[in-house]
Amino acid sequence: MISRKALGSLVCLSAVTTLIWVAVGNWKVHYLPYYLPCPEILLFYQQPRVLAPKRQDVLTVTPWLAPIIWEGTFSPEILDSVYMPLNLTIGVTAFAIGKYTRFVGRFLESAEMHFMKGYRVNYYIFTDNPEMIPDVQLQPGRRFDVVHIKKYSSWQEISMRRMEAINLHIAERSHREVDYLFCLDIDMVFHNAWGAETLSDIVAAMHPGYFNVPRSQFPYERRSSSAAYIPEGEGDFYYGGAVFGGLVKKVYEFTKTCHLTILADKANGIMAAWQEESHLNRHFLSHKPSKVLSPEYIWDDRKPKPPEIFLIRFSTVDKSYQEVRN
Ligand SMILES: CC(=O)N[C@H]1[C@@H](OP(=O)(O)OP(=O)(O)OC[C@H]2O[C@@H](n3ccc(=O)[nH]c3=O)[C@H](O)[C@@H]2O)O[C@H](CO)[C@H](O)[C@@H]1O
Ligand SMILES: [Mn+2]
Repeated sequence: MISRKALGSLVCLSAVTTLIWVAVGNWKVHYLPYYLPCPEILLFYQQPRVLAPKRQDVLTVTPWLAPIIWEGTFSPEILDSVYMPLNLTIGVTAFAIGKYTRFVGRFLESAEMHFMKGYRVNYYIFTDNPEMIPDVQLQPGRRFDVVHIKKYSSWQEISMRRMEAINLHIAERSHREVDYLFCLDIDMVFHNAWGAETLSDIVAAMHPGYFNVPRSQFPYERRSSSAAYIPEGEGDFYYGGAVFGGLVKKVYEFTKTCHLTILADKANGIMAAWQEESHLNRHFLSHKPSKVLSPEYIWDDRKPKPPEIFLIRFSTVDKSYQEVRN
């Protein structure tokens, strides 16, 4: 017969052993996944083939070794496995001054379907007329802020002053709220995925009208009296003013210089051929972008789609300039 005392000790011993086992076990379970091949953190994909590049019909890297982003050259899954764990917030600025408030609904609705899906996104809509901004239903983790600003009298001034307004907003607010910031035209719509492949220090996009023409035909500012002047025989690409972005700190520096060169022109009584777009092109000539987006990211609905554009991600809507700018 086993004594009560012995039984008690046995029960106690097994309880303590179980406790220690559970504790050590838990500790191990917590610790092991960093070392063991775990199906949750391993991604299976085709080996990149060094001698079989995915695209041979287009330039995929600039002479200063910045990637040029084309459909078919990247894996969204691999990119997400890199960027998702960083828990990033992506900002978007877009201006809706005067009659341009009519574009906000389609812009935001399409962005909710295609722009940085799965990431936290803050939209900053700059307007002179907050009552005209529609209340668009956003996915969880995404929000929008209306930034009240004044209306300049001419469309050229409205377009150029974006550099100043974005710069001030970053300093006052968005530098605390976002990691990356994209600055986009509002008269545009997303049609396909725009994801982490676009993230980089400072990003420019090739204008859809000039990706296939000699640089002598780029509509750069050609008057040497302008701070946006680019002489004949210089230039890499013609970038569009409707899309730029990058790390919020880099976008701060970029918008600051563009605003200052715009002011310098103003002091000299000159306005560049394509307003801030000309200044942007001048800046990116001497401060090369770290990533270049193909025209998939800044298309124009009025143009037929050439074969090298596999898909259109973001495109200008057809509008009557006459009607919206007056
Ligand atoms: C595709 C592309 O690269 N577009 C550029 C191009 O013409 P766009 O013809 O695309 O210029 P635009 O009329 O869209 O104006 C640029 C942006 O400024 C804002 N806006 C403008 C006028 C106005 O009354 N209210 C208002 O809110 C709005 O966000 C608009 O999207 O040249 C402009 C400068 O001349 C800008 O560099 C644009 O980014
Ligand atoms: Mn536009």
